[in-house]
Amino acid sequence: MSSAAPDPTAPATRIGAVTYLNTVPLVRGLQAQLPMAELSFNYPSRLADELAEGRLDVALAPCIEVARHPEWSIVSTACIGCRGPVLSVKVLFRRPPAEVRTLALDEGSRTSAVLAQILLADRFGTRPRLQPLPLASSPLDSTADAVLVIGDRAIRPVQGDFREAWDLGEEWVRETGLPFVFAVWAARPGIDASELEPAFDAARDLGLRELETIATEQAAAMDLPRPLVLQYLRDNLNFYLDDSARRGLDLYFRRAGELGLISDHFNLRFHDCHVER
Ligand SMILES: C=C(O[C@@H]1C=C(C(=O)O)C=C[C@H]1O)C(=O)O
Repeated sequence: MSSAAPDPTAPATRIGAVTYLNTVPLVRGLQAQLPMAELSFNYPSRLADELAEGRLDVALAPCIEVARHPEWSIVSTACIGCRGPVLSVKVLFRRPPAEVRTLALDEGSRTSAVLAQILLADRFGTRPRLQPLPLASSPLDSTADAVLVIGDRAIRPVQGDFREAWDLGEEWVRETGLPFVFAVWAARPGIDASELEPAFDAARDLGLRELETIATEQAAAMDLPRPLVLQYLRDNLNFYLDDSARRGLDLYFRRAGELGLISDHFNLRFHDCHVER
């Protein structure tokens, strides 16, 4: 780790974070940790595109995109994941899951878009035709047999003609016995991660100590019941990329590779270690 003072003439590190409630504990203390950084917020899919296009240096990127960009490195043990029901990633079904022929995918998502396809392929051997669900569209606007929704809008109950819903965190953990990871802090090549890793980890630890306050603030801002917000942040989400979460990620990448949704010779790259398969 470098102990040199920050160079005030160096260009600011451009950091992109997810614009959902689930990210608040990871970023609440981040600017204080990295005063020189430029922090912006966007939907997960757009963060991946911005990182790929060089408009960001580091992003809380959908983990499937890390597999599609082997030049990126994971630069923190902070992540957005779960060890059971996640509450904010759902597939809503108009037809029985075994009969789904068309699947609409929330345009904010990349990781869950692949997870939904993995679960349908594993259980029923089906590969539905994919359609976009634009960010501004409600699941009710789509006529697909099943609709994936993620993020804040997935937390609220959806009305309409849906007969069944899957919580994809719950379904993954039930099927595999492993945690799931939706997003990780990823950096483009050439970024010095030595100051970033302790900053992202420390911001996460600070955020988790302040969950009660975050729940009060966010419940009011989002007009959601405070107990629901607190339960979501404290019990549904998991913010640690530990060994079991990495095993979950590994299995997810393997299944995505088998379905041809990523290249199947992919090594997860951490800035200070390599996990070889
Ligand atoms: C748990 C969630 O994880 C999100 C899901 C992502 C995806 O599907 O690509 C990416 C980032 C995460 O913010 C959620 O947004 O509800």
